[in-house]
Amino acid sequence: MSETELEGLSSRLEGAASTLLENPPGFFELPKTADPGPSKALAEEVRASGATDFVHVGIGGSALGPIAVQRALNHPYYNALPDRGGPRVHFAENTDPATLAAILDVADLRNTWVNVVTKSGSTAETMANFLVVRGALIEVLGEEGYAERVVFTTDPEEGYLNQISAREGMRTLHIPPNVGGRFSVLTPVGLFPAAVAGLDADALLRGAAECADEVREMGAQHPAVQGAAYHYLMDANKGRNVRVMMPYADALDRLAAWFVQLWAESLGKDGKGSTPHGAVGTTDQHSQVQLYMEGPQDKVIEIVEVEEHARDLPIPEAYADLEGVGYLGGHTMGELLNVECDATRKALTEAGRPNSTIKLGAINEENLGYLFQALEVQTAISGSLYGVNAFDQPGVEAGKQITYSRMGRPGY
Ligand SMILES: O=P(O)(O)OC[C@H]1O[C@H](O)[C@H](O)[C@@H](O)[C@@H]1O
Repeated sequence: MSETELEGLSSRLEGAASTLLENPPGFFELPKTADPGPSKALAEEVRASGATDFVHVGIGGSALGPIAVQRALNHPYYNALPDRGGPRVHFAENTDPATLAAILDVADLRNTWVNVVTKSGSTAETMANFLVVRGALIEVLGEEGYAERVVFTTDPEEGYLNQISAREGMRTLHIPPNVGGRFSVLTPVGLFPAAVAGLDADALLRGAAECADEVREMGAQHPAVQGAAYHYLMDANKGRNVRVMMPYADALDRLAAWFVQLWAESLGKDGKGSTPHGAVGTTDQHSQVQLYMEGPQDKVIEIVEVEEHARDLPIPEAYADLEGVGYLGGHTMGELLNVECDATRKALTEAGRPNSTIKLGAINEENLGYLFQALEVQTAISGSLYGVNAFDQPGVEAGKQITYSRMGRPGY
């Protein structure tokens, strides 16, 4: 890109940042305006009821955010926080009978709450999962009793869940109409399940609000905004149209999955947009780094590094005589993870493979909230740089129409 073109991009970036701040999209103001009260109050009712299981029903933006939060901060196997109480959290996302059947295998339906999350109020997968879980709950709690264990998270007025709750009395949490599904993790979509699990919903919002304040102060100089220009340049100018997000923490693998929807669905329009891809370190050093190091020069690797791991384990001393084993003794697992993170970064750099790093001091609600907001800002700014509307998704409708027709929905 010539000097002139670079200057042009710089002024476009300034313009995009000004537009975002002058006409902020719904997600941007959310952390400052959101009231987590209803989510927290209902979550307290769930926890006080002695619930053993909480089934979250939703897909796309109505699931990936909540899953990312739970995976990052909840216990990966108990699905609950033994030291904070609360029910095990399950996710019925895909319309895969094996997954839902497995949830129904383990959930104690007498003490189960269900949260049905859909912004449109009509997504086929979500409604199908809801109808199956509803049937199972009615078998145990009866037609009269089941509705009090079901919470709907949906548009304040539109959609079928509002019609059903008007008939059967389910409690309803509202997704602000001006916040798109893939930008909704800090609405009740993510806050209610977080609070049910004993996580700090206020801290999630606090972190996001800090990010919004810093973007207001720094404008185009904020790292999230600068990152939009970096990734745009790498795509438009260097042909690097695959963006790999590689957290060096298993707990962040679903954050990458959340980001994949955010980036793909916001920018993949009019033949534009780069392809996001989730990976995990160190695991994918043994799976994909060969491609990153010696494959096509079409990728940018973005490492997410965690400086302090919530839990660490010492590596015991053993086999001192075996040089390829004994050297590990005395170190810790977290130390090895971060050494390998740095080693990968150095190897990529020395091989001329562009890479960037997002550093998290620790995985906690505040840092996660900040990161959600920063990536949402970066995506919105990137929409301006690509010249696409980052907030719609017209491309998903064709498949839905065919599904509705094949499933016999009237009018399709
Ligand atoms: O929240 P819902 O209305 O059920 O939508 C769930 C998802 O499906 C839609 O088709 C879009 O692809 C996503 O942007 C959305 O998050």
